[in-house]
Amino acid sequence: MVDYITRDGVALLQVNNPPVNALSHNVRAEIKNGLDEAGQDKQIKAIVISGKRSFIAGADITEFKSGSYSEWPTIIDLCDLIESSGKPVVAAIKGFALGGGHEIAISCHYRIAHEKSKFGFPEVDIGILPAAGGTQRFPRLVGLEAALDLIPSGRHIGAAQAFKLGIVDKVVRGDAVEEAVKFAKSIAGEPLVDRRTSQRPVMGAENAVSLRDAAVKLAMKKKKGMIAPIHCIKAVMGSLLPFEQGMEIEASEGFMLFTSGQMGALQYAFFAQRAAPKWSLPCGASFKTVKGRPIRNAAVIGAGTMGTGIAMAMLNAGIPVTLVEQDRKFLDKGVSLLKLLYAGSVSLRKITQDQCDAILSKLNTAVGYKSLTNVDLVIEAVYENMALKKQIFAELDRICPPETFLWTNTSALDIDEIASATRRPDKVLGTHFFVPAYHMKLLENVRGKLTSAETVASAQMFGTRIGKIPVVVGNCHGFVGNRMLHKYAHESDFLIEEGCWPEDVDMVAENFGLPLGPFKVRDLS
Ligand SMILES: CCCCCCC/C=C/C(=O)SCCNC(=O)CCNC(=O)[C@H](O)C(C)(C)COP(=O)(O)OP(=O)(O)OC[C@H]1O[C@@H](n2cnc3c(N)ncnc32)[C@H](O)[C@@H]1OP(=O)(O)O
Repeated sequence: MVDYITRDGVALLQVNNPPVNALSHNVRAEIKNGLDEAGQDKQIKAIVISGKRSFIAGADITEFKSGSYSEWPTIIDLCDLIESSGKPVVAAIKGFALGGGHEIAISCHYRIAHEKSKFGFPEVDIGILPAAGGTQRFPRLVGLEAALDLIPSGRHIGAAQAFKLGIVDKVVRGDAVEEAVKFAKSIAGEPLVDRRTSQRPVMGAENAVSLRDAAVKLAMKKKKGMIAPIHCIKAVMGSLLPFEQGMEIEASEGFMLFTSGQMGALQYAFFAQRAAPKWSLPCGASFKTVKGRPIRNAAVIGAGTMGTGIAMAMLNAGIPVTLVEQDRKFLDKGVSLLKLLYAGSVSLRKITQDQCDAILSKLNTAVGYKSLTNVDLVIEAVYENMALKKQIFAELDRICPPETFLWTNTSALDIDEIASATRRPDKVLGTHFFVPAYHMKLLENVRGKLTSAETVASAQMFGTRIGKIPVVVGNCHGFVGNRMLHKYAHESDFLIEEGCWPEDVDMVAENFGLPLGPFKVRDLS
C-alpha cells in the first residue's frame, strides 16, 4: 500500500491504494513505518511523500462509520510526525491533494506540484472539517482570508492558484516525483525551523472579526442548512491562538460534527451518488458486461423549458445538438432563451465569451424532422401528451436511421406505449430530466420492457458524460423521483389547507437546505 524506495540518499514513500489513495488504516500504518525507517537510516538525508498515479484524496470515508479513522496512527499523528521530522520531507503532488491528503501535504516542509494537480478541503461537503490540524496549519500557510474562503467552501483550486497562495513551493510540468527527489537532495541538511507550518504566525489576523463575519454570511447563503461550514469557521478562528490551543478548538468543533446526523447523511449521499450510475438488469446484464454506444451528435424535439435545458446540458458537454420545433416562432423563442442563459453565464464570468461562442457553434436548428437522417440520438421533450408523443415517435422512426436511439423526456408517461409507436422498441427509453435540465444533477433513465441492455448502457454513459447522476429506474407511474415528490407535494398542500402561505412553506424548506421550496419548483414547470 505504501512503497518504500530509496534513491541516492532520498527515501521515497509512494502511496499505492487505488482508486484514490485514501488514507485507510493500513496506509497510515505503512506511512508511519516508512517515516520511522527513513528516520533511522543514516544514509537517508531527505524524504519524499508521493502517490502512485495521484497524490492522496483524503481520509478513507468508510472509516468514519466504522470508527477506524481514530485508530493509531491517525492522520493527526502522521501530520505531527512529518512536521517534526529532523530530515526534510517534501510532498510530490500530482492529481489530487484533498482533505487529509492536503493536510499531509501542508505538514511536509516543502511541496512540489504538477501543473495539473488540484488542492482542496472537501470535508465540509461530507459534514465534517479538516480535523487533522488542517484548520490550524492552513491559515498559517495562506493567511486567514484564504483559509476562511477555502475550508468552509470546500472548493478545489489548481496548482497555479495554490502557488500564488503559498501552498506550493514549485509548480512543474514534468514528473513531480523526479523533481521532488532532485529538490529533496538539494535541500538536505538545511535548517527546517521556518518550514514547520504550525510554527508560523497567521497573516490577516488584524481583520479577523470582519473576515469571520463575511465568511459566516457567505456560508449561510451558499451552504444553507449545513452545520459543517460554521464549525469550520469556528475552528479556523481558533488558529489565532497558539497552535496547541487551536488544535483543541479544532477537536471540539470536529467532535460536534463527527457525532452529527448530517455527517451520516452526507456521507451516505457521497457513496449513493457513486453507486447510482452502476446498473444491472434482471437478465444479468450490467455496467460490467455491456458497453454503451457513444453519442456523437443528437437532436432535441421541442424548444420549451425542458427541450432547451436538455440541449444546453448536451452542448455544455461538447455534443453537437440540433434543436427542432414544428413552428419557426417557437424555435426562435427557444434559441433566444438559450442564448440569454449563456449570456448570463458570461456576465457572471462562469464562462468566457470565447467559450460561449464555441458552445453555440455546436447548436443547429431545424423546423420539422426531415433533417434528422444522421443523428445518433433524438430526445423528444414536448409536453406530456401520449397521443402527441406517439405521433412524433412514429414519424422519427420513419426518418431516423435504424440505429438511432429515440428517447423521451417524460416524468410519468408509459415508455412501453410510446415505444409501441416504433419498430425499434429496444432503442426507446425514458430520460427524465429535472428542471432546470442544464443544472439539476439527477437523470432518471426509464427502462421499458423491450429496452435493450445496450440502450440502457448508452443512456447511463450519456448521463455521466453530460455531468448528471444517471439512475436506471423501472417503467411505472411517476418512476422513482416523482413518487417521492408526490408525498412531499401532498404534505406541502396540506400545510396550505391548514392556513400557511406558500412562501412560508418555501422558506422553511429552503432554510432546511433545499435550493428551492416546493411551490417555487412548481412555478418553474
Ligand atoms: C482523530 C482523527 C481525526 C482524523 C480527521 C481526518 C480529517 C480528514 C478528513 C478527510 O480527508 S475526509 C475525505 C476528504 N476527501 C474527499 O472528500 C474526496 C472524495 N473523493 C472525491 O472527491 C473524488 O473521488 C475524487 C478524488 C475527486 C476522484 O473523482 P473520480 O470521479 O475520479 O472518482 P470517484 O468516482 O469519485 O471515486 C472513485 C472511487 O473511489 C471511492 N472514493 C473516493 N474518495 C474516497 C475516499 N476519500 N474514501 C473512500 N472511498 C473513496 C469512491 O466511492 C469510488 O468508489 P467506487 O464507486 O468505484 O466503489
